[in-house]
Amino acid sequence: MSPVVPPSAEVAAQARHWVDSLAKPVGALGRLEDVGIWLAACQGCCPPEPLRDIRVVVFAGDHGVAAHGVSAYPSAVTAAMVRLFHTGRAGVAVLARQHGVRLRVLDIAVDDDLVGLPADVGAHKIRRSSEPIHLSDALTVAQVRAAVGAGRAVAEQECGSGAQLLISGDMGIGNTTPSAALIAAMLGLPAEDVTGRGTGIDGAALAHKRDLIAQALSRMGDRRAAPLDPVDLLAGLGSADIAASAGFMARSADLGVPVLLDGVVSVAAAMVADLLAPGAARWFAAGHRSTEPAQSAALAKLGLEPLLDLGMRLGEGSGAVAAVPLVRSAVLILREMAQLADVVG
Ligand SMILES: O=C(O)c1ccc[n+]([C@@H]2O[C@H](COP(=O)([O-])O)[C@@H](O)[C@H]2O)c1
Ligand SMILES: Cc1cc2nc[nH]c2cc1C
Repeated sequence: MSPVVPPSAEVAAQARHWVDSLAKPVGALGRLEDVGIWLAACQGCCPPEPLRDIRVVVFAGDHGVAAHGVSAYPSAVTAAMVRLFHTGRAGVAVLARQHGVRLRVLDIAVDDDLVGLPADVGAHKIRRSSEPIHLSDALTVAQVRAAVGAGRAVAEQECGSGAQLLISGDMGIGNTTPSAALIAAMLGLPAEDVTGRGTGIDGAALAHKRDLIAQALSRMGDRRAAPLDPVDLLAGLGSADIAASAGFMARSADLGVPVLLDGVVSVAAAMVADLLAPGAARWFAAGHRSTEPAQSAALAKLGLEPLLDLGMRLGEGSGAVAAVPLVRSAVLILREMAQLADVVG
């Protein structure tokens, strides 16, 4: 993909000037000011339009590495949760309903046929479980291209039908392992710096997970040296669902629709998206800080400060959806606050 046109620097400067002239001390609304300015620049107008249409797309998939003791839960939970999303009783479904966010769930690589769910759920399925990354490549290059293409097509559907802000959610037992491995490869970090507890492992399981990530990284050899090839990284260390999410975010940025990032899986995919489409990250903001160390490392690299820090580690897009009221507030501050000059003359 070609480089992405950044959000408007001219509108960002105009919005900064506007925010500084509101009825408050300069800077007093902290990061809400930054988010409002970013959205104005993304929309190309100040003040920005209210966010009436926000959507979360959950990319679900299973991971071969989950059978090797890296998670506190079995892979069967992935399919069960995809079904639960459709009952409206999964965590992200509750939050999305509360905040007026549309939820769509896609089976990209779940180890189950998920019969009985709407056809759209399986319309972009690439395969079942991606391969265990410490033993072999997760995907073939053809599968990576198909998954990235699927994510791009989903972004085109969402952006083309009026989405103003998108969130990429995830569901997949084991997926914090490939996410951490991808971030380690992209940041040049050792396994110990990126390995987290995921669904809640500790002690020996945590050390084992770190060892498998180290094994995956060493198996990649020179393939994780600069210049990084995003397709090869996804093939070696990723998964079909993360590849689809990366394609989704890269294409959203390309189409000028901002993306609010969630936890470690979403942030790993965002970093890959920025390699697929250089400059895409300018269209991303961080919804929350998760408990995964790889997510914090990647956010620091991207220069993003998250809106929320609630110790959340659910995934599903839930942390980003929880931050939606703040993003909407940031827009309304730019739209509705008085000018200081009108108050004090
Ligand atoms: O978003 C995060 O940072 C996050 C942190 C820990 C766990 N998760 C969720 O838990 C699952 C992966 O955890 P694990 O331990 O199976 O790798 C997957 O479904 C993620 O959505 C998500
Ligand atoms: C129950 C459950 C729900 C989840 N949602 C995202 N990851 C999850 C992992 C588990 C185990």
